[in-house]
Amino acid sequence: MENLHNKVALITGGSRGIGLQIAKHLAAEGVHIAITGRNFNHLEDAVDELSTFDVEVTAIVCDSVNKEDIQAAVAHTLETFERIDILVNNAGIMHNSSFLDTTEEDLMNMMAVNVFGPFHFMQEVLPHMIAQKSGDIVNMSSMSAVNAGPTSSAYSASKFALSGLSDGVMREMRQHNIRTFLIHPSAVLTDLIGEVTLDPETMTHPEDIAEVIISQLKINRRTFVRTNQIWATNPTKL
Ligand SMILES: NC(=O)C1=CN([C@@H]2O[C@H](COP(=O)(O)OP(=O)(O)OC[C@H]3O[C@@H](n4cnc5c(N)ncnc54)[C@H](O)[C@@H]3O)[C@@H](O)[C@H]2O)C=CC1
Ligand SMILES: CC(=O)C(C)=O
Repeated sequence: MENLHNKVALITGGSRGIGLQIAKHLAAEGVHIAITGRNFNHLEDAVDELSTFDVEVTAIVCDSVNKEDIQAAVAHTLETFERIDILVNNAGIMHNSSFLDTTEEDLMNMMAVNVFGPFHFMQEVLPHMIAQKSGDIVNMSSMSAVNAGPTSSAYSASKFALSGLSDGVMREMRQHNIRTFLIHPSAVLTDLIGEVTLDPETMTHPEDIAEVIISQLKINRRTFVRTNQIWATNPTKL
């Protein structure tokens, strides 16, 4: 099994939802944490929560649509910890609308955060992982990258694109001892999905996604789970 203790993780969109749970679960394993997000106060609250673990924590204000922000976030993480072992491309947005009501701007916004963000983060981080001959990339896609639904064409397009990007990176990078994990959750109980009509207890919670990711990262590094699909037991419309 892989020991995560003393590794360094950079988690995008780490101040709430699935990203915060991944950060907390990694911190519980002894992983030093850098989180990014757009809102300084939200990041500060997350740092307070993460500081209860016996690890170092840093937070960086970084808009995933801004390449310079991303370069600065990666540079800050490397200055602070001198390495990045795990990059979690988690930050994402979803806008639901019927196809004919979806504007070019809606599609561009989702492509900017959900595809170009991970693209730039991986371009910044991978040279360091190649040099250190080790690394793990976790790309947070979605079941919407497997089956599009009505009102999710643009979001699905962005997640299909992320899945393709991730799969290509995986094929190039595994020769460098870099594992690329492509995660496909179905609906998870976070702010992203808006109003919930199901019994919350029957839905997947952010900590469930974090547990799956941590268990995958702990597999002996000669092996990795290329992609997964994480479903709730309770049937949903998704
Ligand atoms: N909640 C769900 O049902 C599912 C979520 N996902 C994916 O999981 C990831 C996390 O989503 P949730 O935790 O559910 O949502 P959330 O809305 O609770 O959290 C999203 C995070 O991304 C950050 N973010 C958004 N735009 C950003 C930007 N421009 N720059 C920097 N950070 C930005 C937010 O600040 C927040 O921290 C997303 O990529 C989402 O597409 C995938 C499948 C299901
Ligand atoms: C929000 C999302 O990505 C779903 C429901 O697959």
